[in-house]
Amino acid sequence: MHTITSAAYGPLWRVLRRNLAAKVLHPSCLCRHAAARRRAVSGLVAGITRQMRGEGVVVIEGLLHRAMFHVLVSMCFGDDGLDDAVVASVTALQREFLTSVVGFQVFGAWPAVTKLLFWRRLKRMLSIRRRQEELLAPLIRACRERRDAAGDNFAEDCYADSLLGLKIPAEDGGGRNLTESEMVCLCSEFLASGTDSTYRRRDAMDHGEPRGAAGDPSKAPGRDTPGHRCRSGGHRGGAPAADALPQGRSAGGAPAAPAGPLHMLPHAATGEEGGATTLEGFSVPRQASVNFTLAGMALDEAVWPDAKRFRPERFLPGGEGEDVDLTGSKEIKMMPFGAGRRVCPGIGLPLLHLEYFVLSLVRELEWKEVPGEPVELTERLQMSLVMKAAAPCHGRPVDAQVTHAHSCTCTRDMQLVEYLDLLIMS
Ligand code: HEM
Repeated sequence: MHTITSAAYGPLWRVLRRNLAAKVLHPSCLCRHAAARRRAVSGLVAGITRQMRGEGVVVIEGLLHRAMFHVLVSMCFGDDGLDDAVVASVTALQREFLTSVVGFQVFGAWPAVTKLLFWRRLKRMLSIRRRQEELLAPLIRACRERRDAAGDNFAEDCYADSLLGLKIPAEDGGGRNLTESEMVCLCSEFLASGTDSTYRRRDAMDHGEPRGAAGDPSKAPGRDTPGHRCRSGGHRGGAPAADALPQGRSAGGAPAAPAGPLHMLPHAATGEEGGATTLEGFSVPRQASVNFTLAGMALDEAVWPDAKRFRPERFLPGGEGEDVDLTGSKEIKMMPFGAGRRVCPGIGLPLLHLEYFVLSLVRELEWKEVPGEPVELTERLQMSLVMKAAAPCHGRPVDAQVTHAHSCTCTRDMQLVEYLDLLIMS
């Protein structure tokens, strides 16, 4: 069974993609999960506050990842009967799944080593796959039971619900419903796509307050984003981040630093049978695998002056990135979500979540650097680019210090938003 990502362009891909885009990721569907988002944020703030009281210093990476994942699991399987233990198990397993698909090294001079690593990797993947079936299939079954019990009154509420009624097109073995195992693959793809994609930010520390007030709630992007409920006089009233966030966050502060150096799925070159396509003078054989270096494209000085500098005000009115098109449909100045017919269908969700989570944390808590531990934005490549300093291998994964909750006196919102943004996606 193919997932959306792995399906070749054709009827099956179209059916799967349309289902996800129209029944789960469409803006009109996103508000269904506002309660899950609110719960995740208040759980996150409570977790941070608890940890802060105990230890004084908070490592938020894990807490943040769990909170975001909670929302995704709710979007995937609905809220009914989802307890924290199940969410924690799904989170851990998906994390294992993601790390296991990364970075297989080929030792050219030692084919035996390469082979051994390959078999080890395969064995691990198969074990994860089996455990995914064990964990996710009961959640899908619960959705089926809810549907059967509701009869005609059934209203789809989550991704798994939408898959229950989906029919495989005739050309692909057709006219049948998806099997449970196929649904497990698609749910796993959903959970994986939604959490580990990331953007990097840079130069946050030498960046002053951008121009322009950001407290205008009318500019908040989503109905349930905190910007919409921003307290006047609260620290977000003077926070510079909100206006620049909708573009800046996806643009990586500096123009468009995407999740990784490639971070687009490889595409196969088209062209005549047995022929080749010419690209910038290079001959690319049909079916050759083509990778796009998104990060390099986004740092083109001809398009983005001072490209490597973190300057989010470039996305505010009057800046060179004011109307930048993230989907590549009008022009391509950056393409963190890809472009063309395979463009990421999830684009609206990370933009909403990023803003919601980051601004909620900035609003609810006062943040400070740990003395002597400056925020380190150096990157490290995992499944995607993450912050190097948050690496447990450093033995000192100290990220930030929360001094007290519910204060509105943060004077360094911009750095913090940058910083939290990196953490959220790592
Ligand atoms: C910051 C977050 C995200 C980034 C940077 C991102 C980026 C991308 C990119 C670059 C592609 C490849 C496009 C191509 O090859 O042309 C892609 C594909 C995809 N993304 Fe995302 N994505 C994000 C979040 C999500 C979310 C939240 C979902 C769904 C829950 C999602 C679902 C998908 C799917 C299903 C595809 C395959 C589309 C296809 O092959 O037709 N993504 N994404």
